[in-house]
Amino acid sequence: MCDVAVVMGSISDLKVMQNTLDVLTELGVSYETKVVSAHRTPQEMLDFAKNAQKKFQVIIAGAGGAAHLPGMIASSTSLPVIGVPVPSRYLKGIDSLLSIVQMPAGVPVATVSIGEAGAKNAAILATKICALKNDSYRKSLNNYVKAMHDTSIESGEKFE
Ligand SMILES: Nc1c(C(=O)O)ncn1[C@@H]1O[C@H](COP(=O)(O)O)[C@@H](O)[C@H]1O
Repeated sequence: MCDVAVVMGSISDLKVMQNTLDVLTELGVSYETKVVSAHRTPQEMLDFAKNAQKKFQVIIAGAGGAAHLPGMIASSTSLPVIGVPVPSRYLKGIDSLLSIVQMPAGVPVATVSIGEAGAKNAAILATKICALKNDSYRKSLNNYVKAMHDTSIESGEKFE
Protein backbone atom coordinates (compact mmCIF):
# COMPACT_ATOMS: atom_id res chain seq x y z
CA MET A 1 0.00 0.00 0.00
CA CYS A 2 1.30 3.40 -1.01
CA ASP A 3 -0.24 6.80 -0.29
CA VAL A 4 0.24 8.96 -3.35
CA ALA A 5 0.34 8.21 -7.06
CA VAL A 6 2.25 10.78 -9.10
CA VAL A 7 1.41 10.41 -12.77
CA MET A 8 2.44 12.53 -15.76
CA GLY A 9 1.49 12.67 -19.41
CA SER A 10 5.05 12.39 -20.68
CA ILE A 11 8.52 11.81 -19.31
CA SER A 12 9.23 15.36 -20.53
CA ASP A 13 7.06 16.56 -17.59
CA LEU A 14 9.54 15.13 -15.09
CA LYS A 15 11.60 18.32 -14.91
CA VAL A 16 8.61 20.05 -13.28
CA MET A 17 7.13 17.01 -11.55
CA GLN A 18 10.46 16.24 -9.86
CA ASN A 19 9.51 19.09 -7.50
CA THR A 20 6.50 17.04 -6.39
CA LEU A 21 8.65 13.96 -5.84
CA ASP A 22 11.25 15.95 -3.89
CA VAL A 23 8.69 17.41 -1.49
CA LEU A 24 6.98 14.05 -0.95
CA THR A 25 10.39 12.55 -0.20
CA GLU A 26 11.24 15.40 2.19
CA LEU A 27 7.93 14.85 4.01
CA GLY A 28 8.49 11.09 4.18
CA VAL A 29 5.36 10.27 2.19
CA SER A 30 5.23 7.01 0.25
CA TYR A 31 4.54 7.39 -3.47
CA GLU A 32 4.72 5.67 -6.81
CA THR A 33 5.22 7.25 -10.22
CA LYS A 34 3.81 6.45 -13.66
CA VAL A 35 3.87 7.93 -17.14
CA VAL A 36 0.42 7.55 -18.65
CA SER A 37 -1.56 9.60 -21.17
CA ALA A 38 -5.23 10.07 -21.94
CA HIS A 39 -4.21 10.77 -25.52
CA ARG A 40 -1.38 8.37 -26.20
CA THR A 41 -2.18 5.44 -23.90
CA PRO A 42 -5.92 5.77 -23.16
CA GLN A 43 -6.50 2.13 -22.19
CA GLU A 44 -3.56 2.11 -19.75
CA MET A 45 -4.82 5.41 -18.30
CA LEU A 46 -8.26 3.90 -17.69
CA ASP A 47 -6.81 0.72 -16.20
CA PHE A 48 -4.67 2.81 -13.86
CA ALA A 49 -7.58 5.04 -12.77
CA LYS A 50 -9.97 2.12 -12.23
CA ASN A 51 -7.49 0.25 -10.01
CA ALA A 52 -5.97 3.23 -8.19
CA GLN A 53 -8.27 2.98 -5.17
CA LYS A 54 -6.84 -0.41 -4.24
CA LYS A 55 -3.42 1.15 -3.72
CA PHE A 56 -3.52 4.91 -3.20
CA GLN A 57 -5.27 7.65 -1.23
CA VAL A 58 -4.58 10.59 -3.54
CA ILE A 59 -3.54 11.00 -7.17
CA ILE A 60 -1.36 13.87 -8.42
CA ALA A 61 -1.51 14.23 -12.20
CA GLY A 62 0.77 16.58 -14.12
CA ALA A 63 0.27 17.35 -17.78
CA GLY A 64 0.97 20.10 -20.30
CA GLY A 65 -0.83 21.60 -23.29
CA ALA A 66 -4.21 19.97 -23.94
CA ALA A 67 -3.97 18.53 -20.45
CA HIS A 68 -6.88 16.10 -20.31
CA LEU A 69 -5.08 13.58 -18.13
CA PRO A 70 -6.09 14.86 -14.65
CA GLY A 71 -9.75 15.26 -15.64
CA MET A 72 -9.96 11.90 -17.37
CA ILE A 73 -8.44 10.18 -14.35
CA ALA A 74 -10.84 12.06 -12.07
CA SER A 75 -13.76 10.80 -14.18
CA SER A 76 -12.77 7.20 -13.49
CA THR A 77 -11.94 7.14 -9.78
CA SER A 78 -13.46 8.32 -6.52
CA LEU A 79 -10.00 9.27 -5.18
CA PRO A 80 -9.17 12.98 -4.93
CA VAL A 81 -7.16 14.14 -7.95
CA ILE A 82 -4.75 17.09 -7.82
CA GLY A 83 -3.85 18.53 -11.22
CA VAL A 84 -0.51 20.19 -11.95
CA PRO A 85 -0.41 22.40 -15.07
CA VAL A 86 2.99 21.77 -16.65
CA PRO A 87 4.35 24.76 -18.61
CA SER A 88 3.96 24.21 -22.35
CA ARG A 89 6.32 25.37 -25.06
CA TYR A 90 4.23 27.92 -26.92
CA LEU A 91 1.53 29.04 -24.48
CA LYS A 92 3.65 28.79 -21.31
CA GLY A 93 1.16 26.60 -19.47
CA ILE A 94 -1.91 28.83 -19.76
CA ASP A 95 -3.35 26.09 -21.99
CA SER A 96 -2.46 23.43 -19.38
CA LEU A 97 -4.00 25.47 -16.55
CA LEU A 98 -7.28 26.10 -18.35
CA SER A 99 -7.54 22.48 -19.55
CA ILE A 100 -7.13 21.22 -16.00
CA VAL A 101 -9.07 23.78 -13.99
CA GLN A 102 -12.19 24.21 -16.14
CA MET A 103 -13.86 20.93 -15.27
CA PRO A 104 -17.60 20.41 -15.63
CA ALA A 105 -19.62 20.27 -12.40
CA GLY A 106 -19.48 16.82 -10.84
CA VAL A 107 -15.89 15.95 -11.80
CA PRO A 108 -13.55 18.05 -9.65
CA VAL A 109 -9.80 18.33 -10.12
CA ALA A 110 -8.05 20.31 -7.36
CA THR A 111 -5.84 22.47 -9.55
CA VAL A 112 -2.62 24.10 -8.38
CA SER A 113 -0.63 26.85 -10.09
CA ILE A 114 1.51 26.42 -13.24
CA GLY A 115 4.99 24.98 -12.88
CA GLU A 116 7.38 24.40 -10.00
CA ALA A 117 5.48 26.11 -7.18
CA GLY A 118 2.31 24.28 -8.17
CA ALA A 119 4.17 20.97 -8.33
CA LYS A 120 5.48 21.53 -4.79
CA ASN A 121 2.07 22.59 -3.52
CA ALA A 122 0.49 19.49 -5.03
CA ALA A 123 2.78 17.39 -2.84
CA ILE A 124 1.92 19.41 0.28
CA LEU A 125 -1.80 19.26 -0.45
CA ALA A 126 -1.65 15.50 -1.02
CA THR A 127 0.24 15.10 2.25
CA LYS A 128 -2.39 17.15 4.07
CA ILE A 129 -5.06 14.79 2.78
CA CYS A 130 -3.06 11.73 3.83
CA ALA A 131 -2.31 13.36 7.22
CA LEU A 132 -6.01 13.20 8.10
CA LYS A 133 -5.29 9.56 8.95
CA ASN A 134 -1.56 9.66 9.61
CA ASP A 135 0.02 11.45 12.58
CA SER A 136 3.58 11.10 11.34
CA TYR A 137 2.65 12.97 8.14
CA ARG A 138 1.05 15.68 10.29
CA LYS A 139 4.33 16.03 12.24
CA SER A 140 6.31 16.22 8.98
CA LEU A 141 4.01 18.98 7.75
CA ASN A 142 4.40 20.91 11.01
CA ASN A 143 8.20 20.66 10.73
CA TYR A 144 8.05 21.77 7.10
CA VAL A 145 5.98 24.84 8.02
CA LYS A 146 8.31 25.68 10.92
CA ALA A 147 11.41 25.42 8.68
CA MET A 148 9.75 27.70 6.11
CA HIS A 149 8.87 30.19 8.84
CA ASP A 150 12.42 30.20 10.28
CA THR A 151 14.03 30.58 6.83
CA SER A 152 11.75 33.51 6.06
CA ILE A 153 12.58 35.26 9.37
CA GLU A 154 16.33 34.64 8.93
CA SER A 155 16.39 35.96 5.36
CA GLY A 156 14.51 39.06 6.52
CA GLU A 157 16.95 39.62 9.39
CA LYS A 158 19.97 39.29 7.09
CA PHE A 159 18.43 41.79 4.68
CA GLU A 160 17.58 44.29 7.42
N1 LIG B 1 -1.41 16.62 -21.80
C1 LIG B 1 -0.88 15.46 -22.16
C2 LIG B 1 -1.51 14.20 -22.14
C3 LIG B 1 -2.88 13.95 -21.63
O1 LIG B 1 -3.53 14.89 -21.15
O2 LIG B 1 -3.30 12.78 -21.65
N2 LIG B 1 -0.65 13.29 -22.61
C4 LIG B 1 0.50 13.92 -22.89
N3 LIG B 1 0.35 15.23 -22.64
C5 LIG B 1 1.36 16.30 -22.66
O3 LIG B 1 2.01 16.53 -23.85
C6 LIG B 1 3.15 17.32 -23.54
C7 LIG B 1 4.23 17.09 -24.54
O4 LIG B 1 4.67 15.76 -24.46
P1 LIG B 1 6.00 15.29 -25.27
O5 LIG B 1 7.14 16.12 -24.72
O6 LIG B 1 6.13 13.81 -24.93
O7 LIG B 1 5.73 15.54 -26.72
C8 LIG B 1 3.54 16.96 -22.11
O8 LIG B 1 3.54 18.13 -21.29
C9 LIG B 1 2.47 15.98 -21.70
O9 LIG B 1 2.01 16.15 -20.37
